[in-house]
Amino acid sequence: MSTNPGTSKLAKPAPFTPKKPMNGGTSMDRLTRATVTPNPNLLASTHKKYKAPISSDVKARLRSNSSKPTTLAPIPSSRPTSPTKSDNGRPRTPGTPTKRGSTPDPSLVRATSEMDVTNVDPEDVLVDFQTVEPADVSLGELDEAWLKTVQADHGKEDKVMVSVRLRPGDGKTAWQPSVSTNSIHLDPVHAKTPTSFTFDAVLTGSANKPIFATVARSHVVAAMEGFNAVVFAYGQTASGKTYTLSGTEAEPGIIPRAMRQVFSYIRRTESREYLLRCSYLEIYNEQIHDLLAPPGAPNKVELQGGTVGGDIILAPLREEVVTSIKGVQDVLKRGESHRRTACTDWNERSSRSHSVFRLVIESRERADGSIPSSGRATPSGRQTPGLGANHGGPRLQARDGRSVQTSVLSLIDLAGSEKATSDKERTREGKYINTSLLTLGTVIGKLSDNATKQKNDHIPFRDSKLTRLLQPSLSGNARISVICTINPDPSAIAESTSTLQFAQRVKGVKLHAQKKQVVDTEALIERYRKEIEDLRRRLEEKENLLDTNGKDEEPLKAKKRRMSAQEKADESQAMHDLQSRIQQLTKLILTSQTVSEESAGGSSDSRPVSPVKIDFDLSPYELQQQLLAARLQLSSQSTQILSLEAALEAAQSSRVESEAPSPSQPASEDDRDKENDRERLIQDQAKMIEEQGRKIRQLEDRSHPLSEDLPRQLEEEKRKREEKERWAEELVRQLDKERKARIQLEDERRALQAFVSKFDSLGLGSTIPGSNSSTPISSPAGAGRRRSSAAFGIPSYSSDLGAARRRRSSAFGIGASSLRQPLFPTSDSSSSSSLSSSTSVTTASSATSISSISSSPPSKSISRRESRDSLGLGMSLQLTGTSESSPLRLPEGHSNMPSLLEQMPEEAWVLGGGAGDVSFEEEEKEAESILGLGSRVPSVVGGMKSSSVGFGSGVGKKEPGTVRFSTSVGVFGGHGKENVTPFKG
Ligand SMILES: Nc1ncnc2c1ncn2[C@@H]1O[C@H](COP(=O)(O)OP(=O)(O)OP(=O)(O)O)[C@@H](O)[C@H]1O
Repeated sequence: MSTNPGTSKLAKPAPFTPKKPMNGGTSMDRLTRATVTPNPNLLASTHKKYKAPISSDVKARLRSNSSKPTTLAPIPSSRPTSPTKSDNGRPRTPGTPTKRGSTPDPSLVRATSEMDVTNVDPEDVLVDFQTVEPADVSLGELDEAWLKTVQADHGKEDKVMVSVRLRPGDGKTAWQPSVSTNSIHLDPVHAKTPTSFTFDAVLTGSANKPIFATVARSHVVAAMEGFNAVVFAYGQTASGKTYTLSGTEAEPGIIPRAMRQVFSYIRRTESREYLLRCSYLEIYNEQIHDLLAPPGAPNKVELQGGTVGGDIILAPLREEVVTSIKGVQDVLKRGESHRRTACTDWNERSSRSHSVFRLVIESRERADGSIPSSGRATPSGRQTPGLGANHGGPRLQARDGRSVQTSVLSLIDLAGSEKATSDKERTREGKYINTSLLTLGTVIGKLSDNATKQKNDHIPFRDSKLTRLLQPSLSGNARISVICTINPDPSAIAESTSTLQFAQRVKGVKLHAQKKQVVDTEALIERYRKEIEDLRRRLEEKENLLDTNGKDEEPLKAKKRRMSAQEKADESQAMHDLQSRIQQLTKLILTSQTVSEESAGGSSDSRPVSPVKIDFDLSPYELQQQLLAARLQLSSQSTQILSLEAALEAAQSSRVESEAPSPSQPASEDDRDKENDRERLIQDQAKMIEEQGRKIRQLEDRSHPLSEDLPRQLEEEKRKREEKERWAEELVRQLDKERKARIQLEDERRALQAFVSKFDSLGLGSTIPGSNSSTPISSPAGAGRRRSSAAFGIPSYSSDLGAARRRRSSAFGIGASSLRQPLFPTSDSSSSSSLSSSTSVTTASSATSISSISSSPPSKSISRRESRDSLGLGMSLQLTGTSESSPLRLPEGHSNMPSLLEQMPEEAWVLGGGAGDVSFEEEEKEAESILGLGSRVPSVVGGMKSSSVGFGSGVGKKEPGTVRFSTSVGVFGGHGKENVTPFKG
């Protein structure tokens, strides 16, 4: 196994020899940029081969450009350059060249600004086979046979190419690679169970050339042919990622080799010209830094976009045009010198950040036989859509029908996963590194899962800057190659196994890279026009063929006559198809013209901006720009539509004129039919419009009275509400009264009980039922007593039989009464002067029998809730005083009486008979009792409907001081509505 001098130092922590000086100050100070010092290791072999392809006068112009704005229309950067912003000095647009860093090395600034893409005209810095220096290429690497095979693979559905590179160890190695089977397995000495992995390639040794050939060569070619390509190195710290990507002077890594191959490819591709732009950035502690920013200048880069299907935008990110290997060397040298590296417990020059070297490749067909068109300014100042990262300078333009192909080659050196170190700052960095690598692992895992299980689960790209940056590529639109580096040391088995497991997951990710091309709209329009012309010609021919009336030569006439009906039908179908195609192409022309006009008007993209697709990651300024562009597009389209309509109208009228039958030639039946159809259509339309108008008018009419009626309705509602409130107040008052009455009733009951006890003690109890007897008394009906002072006893209190109105009323005797019709007594309908021998039925009453044998005080009728059905049994005697005859009449002064009556039980009956009564309060002037006599006489008793059948009734007008009595016994029942009788009886 070959060894490398570098490997020996891995045995124990090496002395501090950082990739860039980090001595002194705080850790952060130590991480600030060092002055650029040439790194002899970097591409030294190619230094001397540099020969600038730019002519001296162009150079002079470029130099003057660095102090004054370019002649090109400034291209809006992704964000407006604010002079007040802290990032002043950032080289972003040609308009801001003076705002460079505080005190940068002048030579360095000149060197960096000269090829900054914002300061050059793309047409001046194109590279083609003629400008590539032979010394910059190694043509042998690109043999035709190999190229053909890799080219055939491009654009196909693909998987990530995964290779493993086992770093040479210092004698001890835990892993056994098998290059022939592309597998690697853990030495059984260290493995409890057999552990083996297979990949696309398993590589060993220190030579970087075979590594490049296996891992990256085809991906570079893919990038040159318009596909995005990504190569990244993944592995634990000190496993050889940087060695693989950057390499050494003696063993250049993938980046320098890839760049050399880019020029080799250009050299062998005579048909195209290229614009190459480089950028170099690093992600350090979850912050993106521009490695090409001049010293002293702000270097923070914001990442935007990257949503589904969208490109990412890195801004402000410096992009430098490269025209030779020397240019690439300069860029790499500067970038490398700015990378954050430090000595750790495992690697004396450990990368503390993920670094990304990006090459944007734009190319188009060369104009016939021309050399790069130096000095030509872009006429419209239009930009070709880049890959999102291309914000900051002019782009290569599609011109003369030559479309522009754009792709990005990203070469990524990830920081290595590591354990906590003895240094606090390194540990902090390590945490960021590990977290972002973990996210990368999760993202890869989910992508692979989605691909194998055909799911569409959410991918957490946004969880780290690294995954966000890689989102477009990992989402599939790139050809990806991953090289996983392994430290063979037995002490690193766990980390190596984890790396190999990551490699296995990556293998599951599916890719479908697509080419990105921007076409020249003018060329496209021209092509469409030509096609339309051709179609029109063919259409005319077919029309002629079908026209039998034309002045044709005899053979043609004969041919037309011979055509069968089927042939004629086919021909008209073909004509119809041709017409459709012409219409379609006209539409396309319209769209293309809109696009090109818009672009000429300064839009930043040569494609129409879709107002529907809004990337909310864009800054408000960018969104505003898009909105503006969309508006422009809309207004332009409206103009187009208007002019098209005008043209159509003109065409139709001229056609109508030409089709109009001449007076000499009567219209054919067909024409007449068509005419009729048209008229019918117009009439239908007119009818429809009229109908709609009528409907609208109706709606308007309907809404009008509604709105007028509204105040009245509101008034009515208000009135009802007030009435309800009054009603509720009345209810409260009644309830209060009821409560008081109940208390009084209770007192009376107690008095009565006392009286009965006394009655019993006098030996009279045997003549009447016991006070606690549950048996109702069935005594002869009509036992009403006038001014009687005798009590018949207290029947059972059978509330379980349907307690209803606890009104002091009762009946006795046997009889029946019913009430079915709505009650409404007629005033003065009947009167009786006697209460004796009467049956009085009040509304269904429980057999609450409360007797009073005193003539005073007047009893009260208590209103309360009525149950729906009730049945009562009992007897009571009530003597409340003298009854006065009075004509029947309705109580007055009760405005709500009718509605109250409506709520009364519909039926009340009594089985039995007796004297009924209603007791009135002293102050109740108008209330009265209406009792039936021997017939179904509707009564209003204390606000309750009833009828009675019995032997008599007492009717009287309530006068102040008048009292009544009642006695009754029997079975009571009733049913009706739930009832409230807030009515004083
Ligand atoms: N294949 C190899 N052949 C010879 N030397 C190697 C090889 N791989 C790595 N090395 C050496 O091992 C050391 C560590 O390598 P390198 O810096 O590339 O590791 P790394 O994975 O980039 O580490 P970190 O993640 O810490 O940056 C270097 O000195 C390098 O020269």
